[in-house]
Amino acid sequence: MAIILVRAASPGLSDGAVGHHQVHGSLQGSSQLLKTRVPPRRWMLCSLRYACLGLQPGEEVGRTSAVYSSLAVNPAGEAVVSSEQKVYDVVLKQAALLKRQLRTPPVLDVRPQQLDMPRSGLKEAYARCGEICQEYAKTFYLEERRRAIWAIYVWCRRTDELVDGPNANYITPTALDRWEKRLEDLFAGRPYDMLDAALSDTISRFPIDIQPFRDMIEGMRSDLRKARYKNFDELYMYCYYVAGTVGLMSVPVMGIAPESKATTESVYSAALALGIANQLTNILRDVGEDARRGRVYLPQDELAQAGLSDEDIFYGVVTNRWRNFMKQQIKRARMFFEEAERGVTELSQASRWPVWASLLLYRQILDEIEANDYNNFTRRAYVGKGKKLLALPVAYGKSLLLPVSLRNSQT
Ligand SMILES: CC(C)=CCC/C(C)=C/CC/C(C)=C/CC/C(C)=C/[C@@H]1[C@@H](COP(=O)(O)OP(=O)(O)O)[C@]1(C)CC/C=C(\C)CC/C=C(\C)CCC=C(C)C
Ligand SMILES: [Mn+2]
Repeated sequence: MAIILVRAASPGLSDGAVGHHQVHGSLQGSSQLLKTRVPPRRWMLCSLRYACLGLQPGEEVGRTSAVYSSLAVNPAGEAVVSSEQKVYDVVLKQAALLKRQLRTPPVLDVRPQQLDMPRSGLKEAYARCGEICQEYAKTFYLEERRRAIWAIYVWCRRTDELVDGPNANYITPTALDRWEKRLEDLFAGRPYDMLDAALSDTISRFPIDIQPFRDMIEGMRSDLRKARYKNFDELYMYCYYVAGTVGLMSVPVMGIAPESKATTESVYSAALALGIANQLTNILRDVGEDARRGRVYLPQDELAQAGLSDEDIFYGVVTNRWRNFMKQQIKRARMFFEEAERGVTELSQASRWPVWASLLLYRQILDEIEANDYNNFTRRAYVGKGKKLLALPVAYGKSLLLPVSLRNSQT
């Protein structure tokens, strides 16, 4: 048995630290697909996130267990780099870009003056983004950097509408390729319409990279061709594409508190975790709705281990098996929220309140699923107005707290 060292990509291991991950085989590098033979049914776990599935880090498990780790094993018994590790490589790249651009004057593809648009036109473009945000996302963002977040939000919403909106039936992979071309153009300072112009302007002002945007389009592509997820590793990748990317797009705009002692990588990891947590919550809330569209996002192997199948979901009866299964899924979503919490305090002061508000509100959907006795087949978990209002002062209070990194360094 070999002992390998893997960069800490998992919650529970301190940031940037190196964890001892024991596997039967050896592992080098991280981004390439690794094909290391491991004897079937015998490998060690490394992620604390396993604990939520009733396992301990370092515990030995069989191949069929519902697990999640920096390492995954394919059906041939080969170790491959997991989705978490692949996504963490994106996190590292984004963090490096942000650090480089903060150190040196920004060398961006687009500068505001390059945009062939009068100031009044841009003002109107941002105002329209603001209106769209008010229609869809009443709790999102206030203050200074809000226009930039509006522009990102509107691009994300439009991207999602391509596959979920009224014209979704006509959307083909080619249409998504065209949307990606448009994205490249707006990053190069050639916006196609007014809303793209707002985003062009935003990326000229903040150190935002194109990759998370491209990856979100990739997520929409996968929605066109895929309606089942074999295991959590596959689901994790999907969640990164459609939601984790939002966290990566937002950090350069929201900014890290100047007094924060946290590493840029850890803040990006927390932002990624918030996107994943939100999307997992979305999925758990919308089980019935998705099933009516022929979609089951829940990991097939975990369903099978719980003695459940697609039929149980289409049938839609809440049984004890279903309740127990849901409890585990909710537990995992909450762990991602917990991981995200550690990063919110590190954001710049003005950004903390809206992020806390969104985190607390979204997480409450999980409480509502429990309150509905896990009936997410025919009842939509909904956070009432009263609870929503109550979350705002709580979020405000939390936003005043010192960054965790600073609190720890002062004790
Ligand atoms: C350090 C730290 C914690 C920083 C904060 C980072 C941050 C702001 C993270 C944001 C996370 C977030 C809001 C993710 C969005 C998750 C989400 C709901 C994705 C949805 C995808 C598709 O799912 P589906 O089709 O199943 O869902 P619907 O039924 O259609 O709802 C999305 C719809 C993708 C599109 C995403 C958006 C429209 C939201 C974009 C939001 C922003 C840019 C604003 C983020 C700002 C704040 C204050 C949260
Ligand atoms: Mn959608």
